[in-house]
Amino acid sequence: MRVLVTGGAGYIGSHTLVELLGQAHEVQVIDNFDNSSPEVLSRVRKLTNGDMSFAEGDVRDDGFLRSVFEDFQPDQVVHFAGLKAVGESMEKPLEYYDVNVRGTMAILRAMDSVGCRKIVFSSSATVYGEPVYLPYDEDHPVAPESVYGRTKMIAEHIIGDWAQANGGTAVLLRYFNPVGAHSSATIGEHPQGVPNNLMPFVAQVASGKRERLSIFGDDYDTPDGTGRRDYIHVVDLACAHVAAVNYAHGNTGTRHFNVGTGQSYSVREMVAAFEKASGREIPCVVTPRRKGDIAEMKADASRAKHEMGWEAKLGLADMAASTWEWQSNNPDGYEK
Ligand SMILES: O=c1ccn([C@@H]2O[C@H](COP(=O)(O)OP(=O)(O)O[C@H]3O[C@H](CO)[C@H](O)[C@H](O)[C@H]3O)[C@@H](O)[C@H]2O)c(=O)[nH]1
Repeated sequence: MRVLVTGGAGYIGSHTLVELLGQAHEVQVIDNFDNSSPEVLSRVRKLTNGDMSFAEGDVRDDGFLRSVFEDFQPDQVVHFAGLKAVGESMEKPLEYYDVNVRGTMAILRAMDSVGCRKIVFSSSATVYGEPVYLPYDEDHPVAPESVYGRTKMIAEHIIGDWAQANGGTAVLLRYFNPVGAHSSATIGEHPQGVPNNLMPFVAQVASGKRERLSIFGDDYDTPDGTGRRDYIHVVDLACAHVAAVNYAHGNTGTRHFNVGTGQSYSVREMVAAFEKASGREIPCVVTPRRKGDIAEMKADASRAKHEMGWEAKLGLADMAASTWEWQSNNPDGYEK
């Protein structure tokens, strides 16, 4: 299939390119390198020997999109491009709505211009908000607590309405907590500045870049008091996109899928796994809870298994080991 990937130079996008090229799909990438680097794409090319086309530009630029779509004539779009920092979204709401919501609308319009009717969308488990029950299934009420989460929820609705109106296909993937890196240690996550997320922060403590991890609260109602999340290996997550592209090929309508493992781990369990993988001690200090954090998030991922034939295969040890391999081989990320 001819698959157009937006945000292909990002963390999840780049791992997905590797898996799509591995399945011999024809791939066109667009990215504006807002939070990524051209080096990512050259590493993906080396890794796969796969050929892909690339165009640099913004998903809000209708003229740019139209010309790329007309040239490539995609069968499907996998739409990753967007802003993703929860805290920043509360400070810059209009920017988040602009990129994540208006950008999604521009993509749908460009798809209309060439009659492309199938999209796989990068949504987030954060749309669920405070759990009414756990594990979350896809019918759990949606009540995001951040601007970021609301942009994902609104984009889901817009894509669903678009699919409904034109007999199209919308596969909406709600990711849990992506971690880890490709086994080659040539692509991985490289956050700019101080990492917000647990694993990149832990990796930087292990490598000596940061002194210690702050554990945000150990008084949650969990066995060891620290927050629990459903961490999913980014390579498993990338494979879920290949499954979603295949699913979209054979189906119409809108379908939501949780993409998680169904298993949660605490902050302390993640730190212990990382210490084991790296052979280094991670100094920790307990600080007050982070605003907006909840005790536990966990997916019911059975729909993805039954309907897309996808399930996570890689466990905690792989997540920790690959994060460490990536971090220790690329202490400055993609900077040479
Ligand atoms: O320095 C840190 C960073 C995190 N944590 C804790 O580690 C856990 C995971 O935190 P992350 O920031 O890594 O991930 P979140 O679950 O907060 O959020 C992530 O997963 C969500 C979906 O589950 C959304 O997708 C969101 O965008 C994404 O950042 C939480 O208990 C958090 O309190 C710490 O103790 N110290």
